[in-house]
Amino acid sequence: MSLLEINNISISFVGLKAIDSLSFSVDEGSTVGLIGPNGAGKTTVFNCIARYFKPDQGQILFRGEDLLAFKPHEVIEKGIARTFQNMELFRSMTVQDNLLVGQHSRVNTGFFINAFSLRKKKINESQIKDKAAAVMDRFGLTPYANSRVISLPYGIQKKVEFARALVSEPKLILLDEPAAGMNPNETEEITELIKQLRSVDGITVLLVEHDMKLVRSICDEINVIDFGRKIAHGTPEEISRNPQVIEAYLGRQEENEYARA
Ligand SMILES: Nc1ncnc2c1ncn2[C@@H]1O[C@H](COP(=O)(O)OP(=O)(O)OP(=O)(O)O)[C@@H](O)[C@H]1O
Repeated sequence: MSLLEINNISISFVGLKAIDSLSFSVDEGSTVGLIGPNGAGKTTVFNCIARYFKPDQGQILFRGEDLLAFKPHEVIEKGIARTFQNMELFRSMTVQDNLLVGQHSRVNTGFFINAFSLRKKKINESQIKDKAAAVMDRFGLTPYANSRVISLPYGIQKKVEFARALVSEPKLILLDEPAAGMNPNETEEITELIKQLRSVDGITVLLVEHDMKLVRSICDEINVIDFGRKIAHGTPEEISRNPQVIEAYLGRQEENEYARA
């Protein structure tokens, strides 16, 4: 059984079929790419997994459980974290507070937790703070812990978003264009961090990214979608030689990026 299984999902927006009968799976411990030209439906797939959207048809299984039965915050509790294409940070809050916010569903306080605390693994506020401190240290963010996010360079802000996802100790992380807007040095750094998610943390990664060099260097396998449909699946080598993939990118904005990589 795969960690994540997308089975035949479709979703339409006012007549536009954004995802069309899409299926693919992500094995535990792997790094899987989801690529395709602009508007292909990649972020929509992430929004379906995170339960921001409900597909019109199909099934999404995470560790065999039907994700569509859950609410967005329950999906996070199940062990799925994500980063966003346009960074969704609390920009007027400090780095540390950004890492702590959103972790409250995991903190054992309140009536239900008291009622079930004997059976539930107790995660307390100070453990979350310790975890945030360790992640900040690892990402070189400790000097910025009390800085407001808005005052920091873009590359650092991207790392904060990445770090926030990690504090929730996910089993699966959905990365939406982590290298977008980064310079080559920052891209190299982020590539290394993504590699460590597997090697150090044992986290499974589903990656949407236009930087084909990055995708090819870290993905075990790649799914290619175009107009919401899967057009190819294979290893990075297989995908780079696939005529349908090359055709899908021809004349599109990404063509040069694709050919250069
Ligand atoms: N909430 C929405 N309402 C209406 N249309 C939407 C919505 N979300 C996405 N779409 C449309 O669905 C299609 C797929 O969009 P999506 O953002 O998933 O593509 P993408 O592959 O992530 O693109 P990009 O690489 O440019 O980020 C597009 O035509 C987009 O305009």
